[in-house]
Amino acid sequence: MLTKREELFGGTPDEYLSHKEKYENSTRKAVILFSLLRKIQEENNTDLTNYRNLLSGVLGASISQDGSPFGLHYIMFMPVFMSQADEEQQERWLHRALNCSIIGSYAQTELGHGTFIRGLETTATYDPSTQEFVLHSPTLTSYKWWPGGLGNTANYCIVIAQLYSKGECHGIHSFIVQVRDEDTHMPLPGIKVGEIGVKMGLNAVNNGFIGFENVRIPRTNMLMKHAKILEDGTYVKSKNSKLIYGAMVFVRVVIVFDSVNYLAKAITVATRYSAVRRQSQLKEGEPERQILDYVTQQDKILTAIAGCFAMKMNARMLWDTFNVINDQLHKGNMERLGELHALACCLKAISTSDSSLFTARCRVSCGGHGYMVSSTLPATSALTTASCTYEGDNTVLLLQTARFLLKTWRQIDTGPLTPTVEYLKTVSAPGFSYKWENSIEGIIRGFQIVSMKKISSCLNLMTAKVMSGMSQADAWNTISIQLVSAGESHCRAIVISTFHEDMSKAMRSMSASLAEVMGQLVELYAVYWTLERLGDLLEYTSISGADVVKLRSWYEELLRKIRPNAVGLVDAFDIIDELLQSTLGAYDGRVYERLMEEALKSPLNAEPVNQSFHKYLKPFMQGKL
Ligand SMILES: CCCCC/C=C/C(=O)SCCNC(=O)CCNC(=O)[C@H](O)C(C)(C)COP(=O)(O)OP(=O)(O)OC[C@H]1O[C@@H](n2cnc3c(N)ncnc32)[C@H](O)[C@@H]1OP(=O)(O)O
Ligand SMILES: Cc1cc2nc3c(=O)[nH]c(=O)nc-3n(C[C@H](O)[C@H](O)[C@H](O)COP(=O)(O)OP(=O)(O)OC[C@H]3O[C@@H](n4cnc5c(N)ncnc54)[C@H](O)[C@@H]3O)c2cc1C
Repeated sequence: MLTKREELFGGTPDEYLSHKEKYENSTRKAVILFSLLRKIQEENNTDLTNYRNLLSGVLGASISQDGSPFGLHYIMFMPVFMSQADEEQQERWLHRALNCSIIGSYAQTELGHGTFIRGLETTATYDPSTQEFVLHSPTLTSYKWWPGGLGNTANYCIVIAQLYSKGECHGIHSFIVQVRDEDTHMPLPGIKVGEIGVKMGLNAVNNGFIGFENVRIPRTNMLMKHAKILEDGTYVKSKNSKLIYGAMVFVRVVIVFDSVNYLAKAITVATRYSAVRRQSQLKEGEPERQILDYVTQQDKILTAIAGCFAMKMNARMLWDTFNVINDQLHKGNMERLGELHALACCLKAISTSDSSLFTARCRVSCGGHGYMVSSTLPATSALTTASCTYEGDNTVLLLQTARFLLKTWRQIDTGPLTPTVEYLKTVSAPGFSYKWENSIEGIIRGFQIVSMKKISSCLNLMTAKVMSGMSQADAWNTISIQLVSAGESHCRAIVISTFHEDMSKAMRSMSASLAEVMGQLVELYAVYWTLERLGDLLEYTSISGADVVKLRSWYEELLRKIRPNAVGLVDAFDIIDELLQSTLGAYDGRVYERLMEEALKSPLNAEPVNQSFHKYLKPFMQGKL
């Protein structure tokens, strides 16, 4: 009898399964894991914080490196339902979604549109004579494309469609739609649904497509917590049209936590392997050194560790900010929605792009063995690069942050600013003076000044271009590279200052030795990004060449100090071998034995001579083909 753990993590490695077998195996595992989750929910009545933890990448990545066919049910279907459905609708469906008696997906993106959601083509036209909506996909490009779990798993989904009533279009709204028969799982009439095919990664997520041929759903299937359609077709506007976007903010918050979890996996593998792997002699005649002793290796890995801790603290800050503002939104106070959206956008963008960058570095830092699927690094790399796209392409999200920053800058003298942007007032105040200093505080100030000056410069450029006769839209597009850069600088200033402030608070309750290591991580993160962004700092601050020389020495000294604690730092992530799923990162360090054990699982090693020899090779080598 297999234990739950053996059932979850045993069996043929996914990499040797077909696309279809991989999905079926992931569904088998998901059922085991989500049965356990369902029990937790029933016992603990999972609150939003627990809920978010369940969603984190550990859940997604733990079932298989390729994600889970149930992921979207938890990550989007439920949160969107909780934020967009009215009480009656929640009464009708939410408990069924919570106990997984229905499995949902979230269908917003179409073949022809992902970013520009106001351009979505799927229509929901209200028919007052039957009090129904008619869902229709008018073109091939209107087919929903990408929704996780939609291919073969979900029997319901939330569909985002352009709402028409009394001949008028009211823009995009959310509808719950039954996709498959609850008993037979057959697609319902008028519905064409399927799976989109093999992807770069996440091949167990079961991303699907769906098209509607005049499918009728009851009026009450429109999620009506905000906007409504009355029985006669009268449209009742939402208090704020942006509330329909709310779920995307929540998921972006979850994704910041995800990016931390994915990066933690990658650096655990790379750090442990770098401690086991010995290669080359530093000095003639000496034994080969651990590759972690090479400073170039430390440059790749220790900065990733610092980045992981930094983003973890920022994920918690974002979560706390989300909860504060979400409570205000529930009370009808929309004042900080724009700030939350901008913060979620830039932190999602920066956390996922950093995670993708550092994960790729971890892969390369493990040499050839890092290219083995059994190392888990290729799959983690494929996961992190996907996160730069889903839930909003990073470039587009940084432009959203820039849009908020320019709006904020225009109003800089009209009153107090909200917390995440109040530094703009400080560093632009008359009489404020700043001389670069090589310290954490000096670096934070420097990044804040860079951000402020980039925002100011963008606004001046926009104004000048519009004054010269260029349209607002063309001016925006022309300087959009600088706008993205302003959004990134603003975010980096927030990440460094949050890391420093929150870690300083946490260090007060640490032992002196632990606090010293944590302080070194904060310094390493700040000095690393200072060296990475020297161009900006030289343009906008008084940093000098001499300062840079000292910064480089400071950086190398920090690598030397942190090196002895590298393995301890990643062990602290406490990712068990079954979740790590890595021949290079297993806790016992038996790298070579595990590489060989995994290799022997290849079906090509089942027999000494493969049939292709007799069918192809031998006749070819004998000149008979
Ligand atoms: C854990 C892994 C799970 C993976 C599952 C993946 C799921 C998905 O990928 S679901 C699909 C996700 N898709 C997106 O994220 C689409 C990204 N595109 C957008 O969000 C929007 O199209 C846009 C923001 C890029 C542009 O929308 P548009 O309406 O054209 O916006 P404007 O730039 O004109 O601004 C309008 C106005 O609305 C505010 N706003 C926009 N988005 C939000 C939001 N999410 N929350 C709050 N407010 C939002 C924006 O700030 C503007 O406000 P003002 O400046 O005050 O006018
Ligand atoms: C693994 C994965 C899972 C997904 N799961 C789901 C899901 O469950 N449900 C769902 O609805 N969707 C899902 N998506 C779709 C995802 O949300 C979209 O891919 C994403 O929103 C980007 O849209 P797009 O693919 O159309 O790219 P596009 O918007 O076409 O972007 C392509 C390029 O154009 C640029 N661009 C686009 N607009 C602008 C602009 N205004 N200014 C400047 N540059 C611009 C972008 O920066 C990018 O470089 C998933 C995607 C992936 C990869």
